[in-house]
Amino acid sequence: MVLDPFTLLVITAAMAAASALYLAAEWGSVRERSLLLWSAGFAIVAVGSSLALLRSSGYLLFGIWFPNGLLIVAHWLFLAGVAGFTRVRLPHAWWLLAVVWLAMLFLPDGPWWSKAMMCVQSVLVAITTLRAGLLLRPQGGALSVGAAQLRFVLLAHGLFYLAKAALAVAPEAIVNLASFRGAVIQISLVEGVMAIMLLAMSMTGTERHRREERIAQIAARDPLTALDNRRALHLRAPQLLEQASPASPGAVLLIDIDHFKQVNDLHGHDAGDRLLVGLSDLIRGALPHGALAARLGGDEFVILLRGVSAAAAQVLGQDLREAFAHQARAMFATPEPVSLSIGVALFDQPDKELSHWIKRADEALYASKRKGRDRMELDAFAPMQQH
Ligand SMILES: Nc1nc2c(ncn2[C@@H]2O[C@H](COP(=O)(O)OP(=O)(O)OP(=O)(O)O)[C@@H](O)[C@H]2O)c(=O)[nH]1
Repeated sequence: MVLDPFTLLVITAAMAAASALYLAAEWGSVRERSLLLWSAGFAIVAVGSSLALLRSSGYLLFGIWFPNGLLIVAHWLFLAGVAGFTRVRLPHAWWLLAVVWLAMLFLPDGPWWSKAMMCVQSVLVAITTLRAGLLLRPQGGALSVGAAQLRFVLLAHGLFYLAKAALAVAPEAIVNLASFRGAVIQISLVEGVMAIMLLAMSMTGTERHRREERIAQIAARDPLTALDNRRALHLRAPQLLEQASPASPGAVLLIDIDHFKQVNDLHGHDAGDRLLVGLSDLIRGALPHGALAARLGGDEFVILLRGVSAAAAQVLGQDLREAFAHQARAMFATPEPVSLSIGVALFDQPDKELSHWIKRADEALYASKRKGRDRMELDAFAPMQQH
């Protein structure tokens, strides 16, 4: 097979069009703006390479500067898409690229035209692409596989265009943009086909991974309070439970609102919801580093503490009770005081499952309800009440 410029341009146009459609279809389900920008970028590459194709077949609709300009616009859209994905605002200075490009159109015709044009075009493409690659920096956690791939492809593509800019002005290089002559242009066409494929694949991978992360977050969260739900707690707890030892014990605090039904019955379900949100905010605020909190359902919450003494767990529970009772009193009047009952189970062995400790805490919670509510009871079998 001969990879002549015509064949490569046909492949480029077809792959860019397919990528544009693919990313647009992906946008149809994900609705992320970056997908639309990337799709538009590929559509422009498809138009640009089709124009170049027509040109090489004798249909001179525009000067070669036009498809070359489209290539810059396409890369600019790729950069805008990455900026959208990473939630970064691009400074207005990026519009200077258009100014530089337009200024190039006044370049006088001559033997250096193709070389100068290709050099400037390549530098502009390299700058936008490298910036896009650098925007995809890991922040906090690691980059997702898709985003890491996209970063790598963008950086490699940008460096290729930098090298292309340097090669274009090398004295011995043959560059004829209009007839696609010259080794640099041939190599660039091959690289272009590969870049389209890799960019489109990693762009979809990037967004898909983010969508999956969002779905996983939604699935793990209680929709009203935004605390973890029961399912997420059971997934995260083993890691915390495994750290328990006699030297570094942990605690489960099972929390239930007293007379919560009265708030619902007298002030409405929305008022009850506000109280649940208020309690979850108090819990979040009181949570030490490394602890877990979740809403198990209804008016029942759980806190899982690690590296804590019985006394410290009790202080946290006590503070929470006082703060909540104060908040509930200020929010709603009820015949019976709306307060918290808490059951605490302490553990210093890593070999039991969460459900075991919740059952123990539930027994302690039941004891506090039985003894008149608005109190905290410690699990009768607590292993180290002396802590
Ligand atoms: N507003 C609101 N109410 C809820 C929600 N989920 C459950 N409930 C209500 O919470 C109440 C919980 O009932 P209980 O815990 O048995 O009632 P209680 O008055 O707190 O009784 P004690 O715990 O024995 O003091 C019920 O009335 C449920 O309808 C919710 O998401 N929002």
